Amino acid sequence: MNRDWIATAQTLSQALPYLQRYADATVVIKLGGHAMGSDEAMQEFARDVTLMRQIGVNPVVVHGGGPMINAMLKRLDIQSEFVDGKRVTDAATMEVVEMVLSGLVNARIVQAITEQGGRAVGLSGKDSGLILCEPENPALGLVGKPSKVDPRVLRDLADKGIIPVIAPLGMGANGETFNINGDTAAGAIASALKADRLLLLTDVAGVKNGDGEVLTELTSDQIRDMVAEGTIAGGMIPKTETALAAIDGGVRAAVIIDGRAPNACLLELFTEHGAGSIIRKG
Ligand SMILES: Nc1ncnc2c1ncn2[C@@H]1O[C@H](COP(=O)(O)OP(=O)(O)O)[C@@H](O)[C@H]1O
Ligand SMILES: CC(=O)N[C@@H](CCC(=O)OP(=O)(O)O)C(=O)O
Repeated sequence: MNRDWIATAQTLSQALPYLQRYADATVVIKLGGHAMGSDEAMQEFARDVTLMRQIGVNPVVVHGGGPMINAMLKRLDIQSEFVDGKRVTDAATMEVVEMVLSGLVNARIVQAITEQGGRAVGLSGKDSGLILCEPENPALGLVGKPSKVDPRVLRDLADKGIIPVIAPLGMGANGETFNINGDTAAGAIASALKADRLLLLTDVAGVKNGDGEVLTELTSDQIRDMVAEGTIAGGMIPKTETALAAIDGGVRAAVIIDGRAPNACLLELFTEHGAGSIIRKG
């Protein structure tokens, strides 16, 4: 018998209990801007998400696009600054954020999934009242904090086998458009769906301690201490805050993983040890 075939059969039989565990599970996947750099990485991500859907998982994709927004702001000569991992957003910046997230990044992901044979629909938090926001902090301008998430449109799409791809924008009570950090938007959606998993895909293997080692499992106390002492900094702050809020909001577990690693999502879901840093309740 062909050796490759035996290896494949062994891998599949090992994966079987996990395939059963996640049958009909809702998995919210946040694809960060840094994790979607190359066309190959995007294709691989799209293939994984399509496969998940084919085996009965309900994936919901929420994306970022910070580096792409930075590039466009630079081309337009608009200055931009971040406070604790969030972009200070005035009206001119908001226009560029929406244009890049919905017009470029969202469309690119939808196209990649479609090319892999999946059915994907692109939307933002403004569609169908998905995410209602209030201002997060006056110093950040039009940065939104989700105050209400109505996930019905996502359930409708999942029932039809369609993968929703969501840009992190929200609507204000007075018709404003808000810029939501991608991790925050993914966490709010995962909580509203009571998702089985929230996967936060980024450009590092997980949350690292002061010695640069990835911690495979993290408690909320550890995270709070690491943020206070500065070991968790920059864009990792909203990511870990999101993980904690999602757990409190009823998500079973959140995982921070390297989205550039081959088959990152599949390995996390369908192998015993998973990948990256997992945060569970308790
Ligand atoms: N303790 C930590 N462990 C891992 N990464 C950290 C840590 N503290 C800060 N970071 C930084 O957070 C970055 C991930 O956040 P960010 O750049 O916003 O990602 P994304 O664009 O994928 O959302 C990492 O590339 C790393 O530079
Ligand atoms: C408020 C805020 O910071 N919004 C983010 C939205 C995109 C994002 O979160 O992108 P990544 O996931 O690639 O970092 C921004 O303007 O960059």
